[in-house]
Amino acid sequence: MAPMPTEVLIWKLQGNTHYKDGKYLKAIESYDEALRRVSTEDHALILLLNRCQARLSSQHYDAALEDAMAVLDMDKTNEKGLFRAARACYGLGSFTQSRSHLVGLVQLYPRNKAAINDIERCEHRLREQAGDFNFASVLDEAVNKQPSPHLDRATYIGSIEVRKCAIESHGRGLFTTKAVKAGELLLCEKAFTTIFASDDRKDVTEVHHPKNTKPNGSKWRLKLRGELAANTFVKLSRNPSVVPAFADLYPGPDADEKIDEDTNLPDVDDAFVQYRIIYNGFGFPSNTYEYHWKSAQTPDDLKEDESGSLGIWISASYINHSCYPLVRRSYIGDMMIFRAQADIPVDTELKFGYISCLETYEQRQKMLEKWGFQCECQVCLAEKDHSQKKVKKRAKTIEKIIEHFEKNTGTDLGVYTDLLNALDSTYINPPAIEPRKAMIGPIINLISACHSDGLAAQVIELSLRMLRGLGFDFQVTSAAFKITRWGFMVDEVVVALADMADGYGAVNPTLYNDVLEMAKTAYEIMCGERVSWDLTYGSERRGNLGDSAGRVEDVVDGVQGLSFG
Ligand SMILES: C[S@@+](CC[C@H](N)C(=O)[O-])C[C@H]1O[C@@H](n2cnc3c(N)ncnc32)[C@H](O)[C@@H]1O
Repeated sequence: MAPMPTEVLIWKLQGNTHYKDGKYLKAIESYDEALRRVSTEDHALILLLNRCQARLSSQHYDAALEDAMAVLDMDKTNEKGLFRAARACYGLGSFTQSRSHLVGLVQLYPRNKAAINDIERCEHRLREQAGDFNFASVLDEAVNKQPSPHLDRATYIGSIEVRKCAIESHGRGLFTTKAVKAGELLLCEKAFTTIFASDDRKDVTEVHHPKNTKPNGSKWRLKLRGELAANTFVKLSRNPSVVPAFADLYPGPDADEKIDEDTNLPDVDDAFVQYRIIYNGFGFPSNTYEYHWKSAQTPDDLKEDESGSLGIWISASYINHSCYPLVRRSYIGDMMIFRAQADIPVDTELKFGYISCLETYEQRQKMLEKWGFQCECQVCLAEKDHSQKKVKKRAKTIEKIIEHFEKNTGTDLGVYTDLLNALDSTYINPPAIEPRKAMIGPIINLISACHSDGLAAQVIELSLRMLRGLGFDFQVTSAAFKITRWGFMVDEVVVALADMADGYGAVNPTLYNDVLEMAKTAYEIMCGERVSWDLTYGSERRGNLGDSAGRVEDVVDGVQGLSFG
């Protein structure tokens, strides 16, 4: 090969130095200059490979793929060209293409260990794309990558698709493409972009609604939004091939975007990104199973908003809201998981709670204002019609229950049964339409107290009562236990089922396994996976029946010391 002309060589060496210093964008600029001056194919190939590597390192996957393909056009067996083409495809989530470049490479260069390893990595991703996740390893990866768990995983899209909703103002929604069972995995999606609460806070401008300069959220959240917007902007400008998917997200009613005639897309500017983040950004906790455990042990008024991180998930963004959700979302690192929280027929619109569905009707509507709609789900329609008298009576009954807790007068379950009946009478519709949300806190506390005191029959009775109040139906015989209808899901349902399994373990061991299986399914719905069950519901943490040691430290003050004779 002829020597490189000096001017080209200087730019190339400068590029190499920038690359070694981690200044990938500067390296790319230097290789651009060198390539502009190059006159032979041999030299161009070397420079393209170098620029491809710098583009890979700076996550310019589209451009890296162009470089790698240009190399392969000149030399289709080029080892580095094949490898870098594979890496660029991987970065773009095209695992089949990535694997195909690697398989070609290994046929030519069987000793290329990195390529052999990458084939295995691609095969893992392809299995994940088909819904086969090893959740134990996903959890491990999330722990190992703290505090910013960007996971090396693929997206699985289950039996769901985006369709137009029957009511035009609802826009598009997610619908089932076949009947699904409670607990079924519907989506396990890798984030498009995220910003973790634990990430170093940069000096970024807060993001307000582009047409409204007044802040409409906490300063912390606005700053997070600003950082998410910056990350998203970088990703979009580096990889034009991902712009259409992001552009398709709902931009809100105020975005008036001009469509570029060539690309058929709006310009990727600040407002383009910010509008979509405002309407499609998800706040999320760093670890759902830990959050679940804490949440299930905490009374409603003390529950904290743990959604300290913020992210964009493209497929998940098409889901609409309901205060009686059919889908539960959970998170492991930057993966969002959707599971069915009931048996759902085909062609049903799936919805979940954008906000806490445990808030009052008025609070929920207020919280939904930022998305520009009022919820008209079955619970909202029922609660909207509630007479103030009934709501007042409910509040008074809850006060009485708390009073009983505080006075530690809970020696007789009968008092509570009367109070729970009084609470029940403040609802108009059957529980399947109007779940008895106000009962969750009091009953779970009673269940906990009975569990600590080893009162198996009472644990079972109270758990069944809570589940019935939330709209669940069961088939219980002396030989089998089955949930025939899943109701309104909250973290406390898992606790009730787990405690109920312990109760049956003591009085009718035949049912123990059935109820435990239901508890684990409920856990999977709430946490996304069941491999962490022992960490949260193992006896060390939760305590055995009749053993007050386990969760006492986590349980509300009012329950401590309660005992039933
Ligand atoms: C994240 S997007 C959901 C997907 C959106 N429907 C679409 O077509 O892309 C949020 C927006 O969907 C609409 N939406 C969601 N849930 C709704 C509901 N229950 N009733 C009416 N509109 C709803 C609102 O316009 C809301 O701002």
